[in-house]
Amino acid sequence: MIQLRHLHKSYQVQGKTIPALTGIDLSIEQGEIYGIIGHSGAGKSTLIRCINLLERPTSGEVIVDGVDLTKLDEGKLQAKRRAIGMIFQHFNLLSSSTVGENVAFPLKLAKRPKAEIDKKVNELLKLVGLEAHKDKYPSQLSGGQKQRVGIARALANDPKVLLCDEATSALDPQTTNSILALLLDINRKLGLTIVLITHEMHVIRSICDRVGVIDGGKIVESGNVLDVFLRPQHLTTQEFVEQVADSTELREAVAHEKASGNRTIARVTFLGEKTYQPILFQTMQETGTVFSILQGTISRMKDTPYGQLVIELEGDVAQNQKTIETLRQRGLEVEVI
Ligand SMILES: Nc1ncnc2c1ncn2[C@@H]1O[C@H](COP(=O)(O)OP(=O)(O)OP(=O)(O)O)[C@@H](O)[C@H]1O
Repeated sequence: MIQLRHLHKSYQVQGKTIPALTGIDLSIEQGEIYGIIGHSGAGKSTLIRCINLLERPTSGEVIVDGVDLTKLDEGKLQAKRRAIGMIFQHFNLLSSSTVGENVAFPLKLAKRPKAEIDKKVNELLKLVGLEAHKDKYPSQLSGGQKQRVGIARALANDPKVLLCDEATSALDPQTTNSILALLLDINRKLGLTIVLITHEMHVIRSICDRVGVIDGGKIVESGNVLDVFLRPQHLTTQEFVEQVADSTELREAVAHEKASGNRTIARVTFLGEKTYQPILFQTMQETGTVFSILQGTISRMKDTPYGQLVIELEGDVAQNQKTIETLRQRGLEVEVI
């Protein structure tokens, strides 16, 4: 659905060149939720704004639904942009227009007939759960409700793609979850391709299918969310994983245990159905291995449950090695740390 090829973007400020994107190659499939995560200044906003050419890349191709947007004249680009909705961190609503008028705005710009606009506005407000708020003004709404208006407005022209520019960063955790649930619902109901940028690992873990990690204007790691976050390779990815893993305590525990003898410490990962099966305990019983748990997590990445335990095995080295092999044969991932 979206291909970014050799994308470069630099800003000129007072005669100086500031590189923001330094060679992005990315392919986003129809119907998926693709997350781009990076620290402040990594190039996230520039990247997402290049997808609808709100920012024009210095060089490279932006192909959306088979068409390279960088090659279109202004008139054709405007028409193409209607197929790309966008929502923003600070909602960007028209403060002197009602909720209904805000949602109707892109339809009026597209010169749709009044009866069609009224029908569509009602449908969209129902979709985002705001039917009862049609005549209110943005100042009378909560942050989460404002973002729902933003989403309804972005969907007005039946786009194929929805771009989300830090759409939950101004919201509290509970409201964030309700907006993420709405985005997932829309993705499933309408088959909409969603691209979002965020600096929060939680956002990626909750709803994304695939992720790209951006650092210094480059995608440094990308793939399926489970693969990238369960086996992070790049330092930046590892830092994001630490956001949700409380690794400081773990590092201290591992250092303490290693200092107190020749112990085997391993990280065991359970995926999918294996998360709920007693494979670890059965294996330990069968092999007679005594072990203790230093840290544990059971969570979900979108629809897939996973568990990660850091354990210390108290047998001798050869016995521990045999136990680890058995765990691997039974489908668990085991990494000795
Ligand atoms: N309009 C601009 N003029 C000059 N430099 C800019 C402009 N917009 C972004 N930059 C620079 O480009 C780089 C990437 O910025 P960008 O805003 O894309 O990153 P980001 O990952 O979205 O950061 P944040 O999360 O803080 O918004 C930074 O060095 C930034 O200072």
